[in-house]
Amino acid sequence: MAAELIRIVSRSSPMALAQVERVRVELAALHPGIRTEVVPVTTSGDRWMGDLAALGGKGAFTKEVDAALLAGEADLAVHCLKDVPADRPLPAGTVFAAYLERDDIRDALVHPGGLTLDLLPAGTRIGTSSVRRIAQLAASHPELECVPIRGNANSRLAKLDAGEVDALLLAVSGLERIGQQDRIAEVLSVEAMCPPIGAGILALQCREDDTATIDAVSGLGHPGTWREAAAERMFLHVLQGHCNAPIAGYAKAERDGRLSLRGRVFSPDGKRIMDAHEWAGSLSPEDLGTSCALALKRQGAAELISGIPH
Ligand SMILES: NCc1[nH]cc(CCC(=O)O)c1CC(=O)O
Repeated sequence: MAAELIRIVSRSSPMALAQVERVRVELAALHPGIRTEVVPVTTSGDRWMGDLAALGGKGAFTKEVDAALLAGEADLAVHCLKDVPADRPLPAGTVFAAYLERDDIRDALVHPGGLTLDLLPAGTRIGTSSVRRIAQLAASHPELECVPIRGNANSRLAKLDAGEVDALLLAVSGLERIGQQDRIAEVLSVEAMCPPIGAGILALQCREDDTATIDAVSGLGHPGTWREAAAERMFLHVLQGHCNAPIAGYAKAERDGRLSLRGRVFSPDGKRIMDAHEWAGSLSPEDLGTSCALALKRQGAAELISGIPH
């Protein structure tokens, strides 16, 4: 039976709701006959303002969303792929039916004075709890001070405005989704700040037996993004990173079909950097991800990652 109504479960942050809105708009264009409804949930990651590792780290933003889907309270979940753990399979009974066309993968500096990273005075307090951003900033700008900050992007911007920190590092795509791209002082190149696995990708998750919803949303998928996501997620899966492991990387599907993957692992203080960059050639995206992860393991990445407390 074809879908008539698709109930979309969403966290209630402005970014999550904007993501759902994009899905509704794209779905309405593809299937004008299908109605959509939003089912809001709050996740433990949204409620808890402390260290994410204390929550068991990964999955803090996805657990309650998965539960609503599996319980049949909703038919579709929209996830930021970068928040979905890759070291374990998706929750049993669920599948990714599509990845939307990827947004900007870069991080941005938000600084009220409009300064760029290189011009920030020593001791400037950068609000970020991301081990990936902290390690890379320690390597490139040791004179800056990272201070922990949590909460959704809007609440972080409010904390910046309240003077709790001097600047923020946030994803360009996230700032665009909440309409705050005007606050960007500098877009950081992927060389300056290697993005997280899955950056800028929205994944559409369904129950695996719900062929009506899967059929309805699979047309929203973007083939190049699918290949990039497959390579990146396998890379992360083989590395088996934990939530305190500074891991970064991104795949790029060129217009001519060629696929490349850059992967990096850092020590938390940024003093050690392992780097791999490979082209897929005849390899599948998944095998490219595995190959890059193995290249980093040969450089000692497994020992580095397991040596970081978690
Ligand atoms: N960790 C929260 C989160 N999850 C996804 C994004 C940004 C959007 C994306 O990369 O899909 C953000 C905010 C941020 O890191 O600035």
